[in-house]
Amino acid sequence: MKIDFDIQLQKGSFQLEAKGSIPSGSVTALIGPSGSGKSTLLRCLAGLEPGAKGQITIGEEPWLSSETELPTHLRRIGYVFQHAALFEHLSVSQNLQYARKRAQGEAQHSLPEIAAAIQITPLLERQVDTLSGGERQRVAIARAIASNPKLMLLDEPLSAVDENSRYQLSLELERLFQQFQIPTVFVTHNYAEAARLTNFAIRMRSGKVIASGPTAEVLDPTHGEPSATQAPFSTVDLHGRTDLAEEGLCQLESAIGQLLVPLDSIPNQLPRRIIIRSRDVGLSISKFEGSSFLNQIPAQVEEIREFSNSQALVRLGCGSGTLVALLTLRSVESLKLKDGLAVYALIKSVTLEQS
Ligand SMILES: Nc1ncnc2c1ncn2[C@@H]1O[C@H](COP(=O)(O)OP(=O)(O)OP(=O)(O)O)[C@@H](O)[C@H]1O
Repeated sequence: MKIDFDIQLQKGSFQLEAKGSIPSGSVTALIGPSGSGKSTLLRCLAGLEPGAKGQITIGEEPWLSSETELPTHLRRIGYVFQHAALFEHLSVSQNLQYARKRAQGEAQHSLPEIAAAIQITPLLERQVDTLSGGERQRVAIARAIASNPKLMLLDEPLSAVDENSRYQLSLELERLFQQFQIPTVFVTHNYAEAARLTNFAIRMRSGKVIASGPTAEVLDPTHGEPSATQAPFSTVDLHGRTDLAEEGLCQLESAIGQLLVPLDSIPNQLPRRIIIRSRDVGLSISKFEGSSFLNQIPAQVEEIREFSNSQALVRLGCGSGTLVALLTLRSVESLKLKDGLAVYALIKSVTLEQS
């Protein structure tokens, strides 16, 4: 279900002029600096900004046009905020049942199925006001799915959750996106989270969409301006695994080739993607025999871009994927790196954590 929007809204001195298109089957990251209009765009999609003009079309259905303005309760949206708004005096199960009772359309998934997917089955009889922050967010997400949404809007759902639960919850969100296949727009400040969880990204600045496309491309650190706050990294798609339990290693089949990683760094259910920080990638002109580097991946230099006055980002084509290495300018010079050169990428570690 494709989503098209072209929205104008004046809010005090802030002007939103957001135009974009989200392909069918996408989980979309909405990224951009604080105050760029991410939450405002989400509110417009939900029909919560009465001053919004322009057009929003979801599949074949116009939600906003010069003739129509579909009210929020008819838009079939599952909205999850940073701080979960739940019915405090009801149990978890009653919260889900309430959402299901008011849901439109035919239910695609049963409540026990939803509860199991987001791991709240043991919490079902608990009162909401006894739950931790991470548990509340799980319930809020389950409740949103229980309402049979055509579109999920998640406004930084993980940001109020502590670091440990955040990682765990992000793995569950990834599973949910795969299992329920509900188109989702997901606001996050965390690029690594966006890279792992989404396949499409929209970058906003000053109320406008300034870039959109597959997440790995939008977040490619060798494109656009370097981020002052987020360390550069590459996103690598995974296809399969072989556990080498005796050695405590896991062999991953990935877009850049085979990778050996510590077994305990990979969850039981294979994630779709891993993050490789650019500072964890080194380069060598020839293969190292007798080296401690387990991962030496044949690669070709595609682009060299200055990153600071002492460092450069080097984009490498490896297999069907891309890696970006962060090197000193001195190394770039001493290795005589140039576009097209064949090299080996030496990978120190891979991560699933938030950069
Ligand atoms: N009711 C309002 N009146 C005037 N300005 C508003 C109002 N609501 C929001 N704004 C302004 O609109 C701009 C966009 O806000 P919005 O919350 O959409 O940004 P954001 O990208 O989601 O930011 P953050 O990442 O900090 O959550 C901000 O400059 C904000 O101050």
